[in-house]
Amino acid sequence: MGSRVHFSMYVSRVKRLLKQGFGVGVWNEGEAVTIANRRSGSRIDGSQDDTVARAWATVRAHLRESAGARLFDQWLKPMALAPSPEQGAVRLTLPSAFMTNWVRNHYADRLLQEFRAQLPGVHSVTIETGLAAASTPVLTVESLPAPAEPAEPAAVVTIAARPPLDARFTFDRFVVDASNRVAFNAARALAEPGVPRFSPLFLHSGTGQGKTHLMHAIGAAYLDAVPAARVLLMSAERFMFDFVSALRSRDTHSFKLRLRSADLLLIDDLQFIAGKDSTQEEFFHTMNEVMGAGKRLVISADRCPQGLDGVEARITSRLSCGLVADIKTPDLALRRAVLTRKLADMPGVTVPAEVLDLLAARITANIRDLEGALNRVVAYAQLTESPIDLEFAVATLGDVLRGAERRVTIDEIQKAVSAHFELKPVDLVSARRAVVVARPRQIAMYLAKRLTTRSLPEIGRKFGGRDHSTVIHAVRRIEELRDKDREIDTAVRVLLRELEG
Ligand SMILES: Nc1ncnc2c1ncn2[C@@H]1O[C@H](COP(=O)(O)OP(=O)(O)OP(=O)(O)O)[C@@H](O)[C@H]1O
Repeated sequence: MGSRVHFSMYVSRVKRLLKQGFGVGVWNEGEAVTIANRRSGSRIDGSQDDTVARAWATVRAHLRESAGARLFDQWLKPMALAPSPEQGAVRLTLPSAFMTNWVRNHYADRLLQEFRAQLPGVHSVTIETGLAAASTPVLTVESLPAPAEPAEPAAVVTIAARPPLDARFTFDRFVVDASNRVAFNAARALAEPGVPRFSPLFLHSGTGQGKTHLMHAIGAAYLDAVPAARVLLMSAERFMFDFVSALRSRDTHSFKLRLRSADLLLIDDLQFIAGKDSTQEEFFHTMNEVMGAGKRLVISADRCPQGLDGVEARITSRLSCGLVADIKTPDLALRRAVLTRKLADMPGVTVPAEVLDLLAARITANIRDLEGALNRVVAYAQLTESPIDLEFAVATLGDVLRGAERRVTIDEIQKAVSAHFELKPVDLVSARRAVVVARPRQIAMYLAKRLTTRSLPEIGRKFGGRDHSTVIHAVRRIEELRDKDREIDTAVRVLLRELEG
């Protein structure tokens, strides 16, 4: 959606807000509107402490780079830095509760890490809904390391990773069909009290297909059944971050204790530890201790254990010993059913069936994108106080629907790039390092990041099992070279034109 359209959608709402005493600021790109309450003395831009504002600019740039344009534009770009009464406490606001929830669920940890990388004094990042901050529950992600375990662990729920279990991600909110039934049943079984029938449970699927949802649901159901249980849920990225922090502060003891004393340990997105040797070593011992003590372990990843390139064989073989369940790409009926289910949790919101049919038919890649599209339509309708109909949905989602129509694949990119540089497609996935091959390979990775929604590890895998850091390096290198080297810039432009059609 173009910036003028985006802006005009807000104009009448903004005028009303001005009358009510709100101030209006414009992003530095001039594309989106941010609003803050002038009466309460809060202005978003201009009055920010310069250091925090500069850090925020860098954090945004990193998010834009790693999330990709579509995801960034949809969810992260509308986020604004808000004034904070306390030093080291960063406050971010979003224009709707749906967006706030989404960003909390997917980016809370990441935002804290990014801010701390810029400003080590940052101890918390709070994500709120900007227009209704007072009435919206606030989630604060606290900095680490976590407080030391009490000598006599109390019989209370310990959730090491924040944010806490997402109340929306329960078994009854998970729509089941043939594509995910085994994973769902296995998750339910593992959440039952008593001796676990199997462990570990390894869930795998492409992105946005419900692994994290099931993990939260397992945690919540197990706690319902065994309220005194120690449940730990964290991403593998967080595992690494905590472990490295513990090493730095020479306090690995608390870390090990916290992890290894879990009754139910859930580690999300294990692929992240690929190639991280010391983290893998620690993970291996954690896994052995938890399983050796007959406790429950649940792991998720974007591929099956054997496919986890860069993860040690001793880990992948132990992971294969339990129950391995995959979730397949959702079909039309499941996509439609999920929309109905999501809508049931939005009281007072009416979306005509034909709009739901359109979304389910057109947004096919995964459920996260589908849910994102629904949230976007609903949020925009609320902001502009418009009824939702087919026309409104198409106008709001124009870019998403167009993107869904024509999705460039990594194979197409590899074919186009190899033809352009007179190479064989196989050269791009080979280990050859000669610059005549390495540079086109970097260009192809750059194009894959720009033109597809694939994650960095997925792209790395498609290029001969390379690490995601190699993809980041390639993207940065080509961005630099496009500024300095006309030949490379021209090649990229030609390829972009050819691939985007
Ligand atoms: N079968 C389902 N029923 C209801 N909601 C679902 C289902 N599958 C996925 N979702 C929803 O889709 C969104 C994305 O799911 P989730 O975050 O669990 O994906 P994921 O597989 O963990 O993705 P990633 O690999 O990127 O971490 C969540 O909001 C989740 O509730």
